[in-house]
Amino acid sequence: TTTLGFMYQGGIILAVDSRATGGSYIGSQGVEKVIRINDFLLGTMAGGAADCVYWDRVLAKQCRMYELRNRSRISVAAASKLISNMVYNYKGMGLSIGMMLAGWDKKGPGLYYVDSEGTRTAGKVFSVGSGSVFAYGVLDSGYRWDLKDEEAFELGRRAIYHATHRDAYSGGIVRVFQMKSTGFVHISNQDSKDLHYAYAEEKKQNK
Ligand SMILES: C#CCCCC(=O)N[C@@H](Cc1ccccc1)C(=O)N[C@@H](CC(C)C)B(O)O
Repeated sequence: TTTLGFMYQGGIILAVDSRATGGSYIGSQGVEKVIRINDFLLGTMAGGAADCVYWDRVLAKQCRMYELRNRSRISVAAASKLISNMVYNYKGMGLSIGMMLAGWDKKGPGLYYVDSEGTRTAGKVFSVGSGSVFAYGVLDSGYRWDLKDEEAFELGRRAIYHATHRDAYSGGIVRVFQMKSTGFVHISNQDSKDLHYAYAEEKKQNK
């Protein structure tokens, strides 16, 4: 898996691949690794597929229960602390989860990294998963706070594409989402194979 998230002047970009593997066996090329918790909260998945899918559902339920009890949406910080504390109870028992929570609450945009080792940290740029080393190479060299929307979408796309090219455990579809004050927008789904030939063509045109 390769997932990334970054904050910029236009909001927050999340970009992910869609491959599931078991050793060298490819179990799926169509996994949804960005899950909708609500219109103002998205979570990403990396690590154990079952662990991620199960605990993301538990988080979504808890966030909904919070809304019903408090008549207001949960903050990004609180949602990230819920999942962090829940998985921390299982520390050392073999859970494998590396996730990002991206959202917009009354404090504005929020981006958190949470994992099953107990790390929970807010930040502006993250990449999580076996292909994150490749994604960081593209992401860190192209990242600026004042990227325009189209440039931000393309940076996320290009970083995930390069990871799917080099990392055997990443591939399939490159999915891009944007989180804004008005909620999330699904920007694009593109097969990494199509991106490969599109980028190769770009090189020929020396764009
Ligand atoms: C094949 C198959 C079923 C999925 C098995 C399965 O959890 N694969 C994991 C890799 C892994 C992890 C821990 C133990 C073993 C195998 C996987 O593909 N994780 C991707 C994300 C999830 C959400 C799809 B990515 O992190 O690579």
